[in-house]
Amino acid sequence: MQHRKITFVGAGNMSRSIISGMVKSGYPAALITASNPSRPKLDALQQEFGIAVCQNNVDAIADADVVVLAVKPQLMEEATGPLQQTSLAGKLFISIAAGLPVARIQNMLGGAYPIVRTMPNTPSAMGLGMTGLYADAQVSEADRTFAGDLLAQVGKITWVDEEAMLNALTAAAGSSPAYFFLFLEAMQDKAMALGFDKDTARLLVEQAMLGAAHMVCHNPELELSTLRAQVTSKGGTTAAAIDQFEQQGLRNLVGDAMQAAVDRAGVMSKAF
Ligand SMILES: NC(=O)C1=CN([C@@H]2O[C@H](COP(=O)(O)OP(=O)(O)OC[C@H]3O[C@@H](n4cnc5c(N)ncnc54)[C@H](O)[C@@H]3O)[C@@H](O)[C@H]2O)C=CC1
Ligand SMILES: O=C(O)[C@@H]1CCC=N1
Repeated sequence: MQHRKITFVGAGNMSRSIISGMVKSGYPAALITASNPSRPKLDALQQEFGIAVCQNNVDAIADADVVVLAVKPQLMEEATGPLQQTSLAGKLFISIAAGLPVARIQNMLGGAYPIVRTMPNTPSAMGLGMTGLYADAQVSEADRTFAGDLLAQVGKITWVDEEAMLNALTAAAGSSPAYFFLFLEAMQDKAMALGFDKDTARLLVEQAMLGAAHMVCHNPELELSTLRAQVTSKGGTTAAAIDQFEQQGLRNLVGDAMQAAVDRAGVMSKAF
């Protein structure tokens, strides 16, 4: 991919994930800067990846071609307002913040600068991320390509044509690692209640999940329901468990939970 001078405003979990993927893929560390108000995360990033760090956002972005906005949505206004002290013309902005529309971020930046809005997820740290991207017509093809290539360093990407679809994508991919973790927590708890020690219970559920995930990924021609059917012997143990899930409304519950995530993104887009 093309190499540009890039600054991450906010050096938290997601920035760390993306920076790690970039450096591992050969992006020159000398072109990467991270900015954060406090030192510890910066020191760790500097030591681990050899990138430049800075505690002042304005200084950190002054020379950057690309600025990744990676603070919590409720802190975005506070983080972006002062950036207007330096010239923002010619810079590409990439937002990873949940909920915040492009127009709102442009408003915070004080100008209609090109912004690619994205929604990554934490498995990016493992190179297994899933990121959605959206850009309006004012973002150049070269900038779109750069943003896509950047997030492709840490996993798979998909573009959405309508900005609202990024909130839907957040429910399906941005937030969803947490759904799987919750499901595994519940399974680990029950395995322990059935008599396994904590570590064994975790091993059982994590290896089953990993194997299941591989089966899904390596059999794209098979519907998910077919993979499920292959486990589910008629009148057997799996059928008994699946009956419980269906009777107790797992599908509706999952739908309601995802809708809650979409709705929350909508609220956040207006609140911050
Ligand atoms: N954690 C997740 O699974 C995902 C998070 N996101 C989005 O990524 C963004 C960052 O989330 P995380 O990395 O999880 O949060 P985080 O809390 O780990 O990182 C945010 C960082 O911003 C720093 N910060 C606070 N105020 C700042 C300022 N004025 N200037 C510069 N840095 C400042 C904080 O000290 C912190 O290190 C959020 O907008 C979130 O919506 C997007 C996809 C997934
Ligand atoms: O919970 C959140 O708001 C962020 C966005 C997706 C994952 N974490």
